[in-house]
Amino acid sequence: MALSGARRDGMELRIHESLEELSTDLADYISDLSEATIKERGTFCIAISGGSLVSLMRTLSQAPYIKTIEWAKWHIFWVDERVVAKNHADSNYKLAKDNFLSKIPFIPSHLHSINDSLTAEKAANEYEFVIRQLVRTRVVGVSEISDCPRFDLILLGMGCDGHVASLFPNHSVLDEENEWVSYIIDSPKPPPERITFTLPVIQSSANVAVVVTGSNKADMVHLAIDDVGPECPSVPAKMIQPINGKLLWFLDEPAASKLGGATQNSV
Ligand SMILES: O=C(O)[C@H](O)[C@@H](O)[C@H](O)[C@H](O)COP(=O)(O)O
Repeated sequence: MALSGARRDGMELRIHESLEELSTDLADYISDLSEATIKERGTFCIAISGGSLVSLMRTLSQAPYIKTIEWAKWHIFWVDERVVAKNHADSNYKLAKDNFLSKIPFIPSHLHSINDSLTAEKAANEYEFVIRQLVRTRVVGVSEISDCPRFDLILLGMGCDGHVASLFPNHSVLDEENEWVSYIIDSPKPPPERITFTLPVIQSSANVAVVVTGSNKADMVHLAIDDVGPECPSVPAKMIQPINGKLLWFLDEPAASKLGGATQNSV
């Protein structure tokens, strides 16, 4: 049984008893959003992070989703990527392929991953160029407020330190306001070299879903979601507030165990 309720303006929480229940609800959410977006725009542009989120997306490669989703209309991007070869164990591209993408009938040219033969800086620049081209050809939407790409869905995980994508606490990349894709060479979470969507791009998304599980994240979930006053440390996950979009948190009960305040409704 899931609990759900609005906590901050426009933010919804979905708290689940089990990873299986969360994974199914996440698949239903993505499937429904895909159907509605394709009906409206003709394509569905989704950007995924790495980490444990990806194993929770396996359900999409199973019935009924494998048959009901219009995969040919999907364009898949990476919110962040490690600057390693695509067949390297640390690659988010490899993680997604191994977990679900290899089982999905998408159009190969609709998979937009980094050029793994470049340096972090060049890979970020080229990835941004690819996205700019897809905005120009209207495959990817554009935010009328920020002029940033407006992805239909950005899926984030969150680290124990509150990082999302490769936006780590107190890192200067959090202040990037002009580039759509930036890079870091000093990631506190290995490997050190990564490219990442910048905060303005994430904030411009039509929908952002943050998927967090495990009791080791409970303290940071509390800091990210609850109002904890001005003494709150730098928590990138707390900065995620889509400027004209929806924010949804998928949590299991251990990750939600330190949330304050009442959680309304049960579905
Ligand atoms: O490339 C990465 O490392 C991810 O994009 C990163 O942002 C991840 O989503 C979080 O670190 C949570 O990872 P876990 O859910 O595995 O803790």
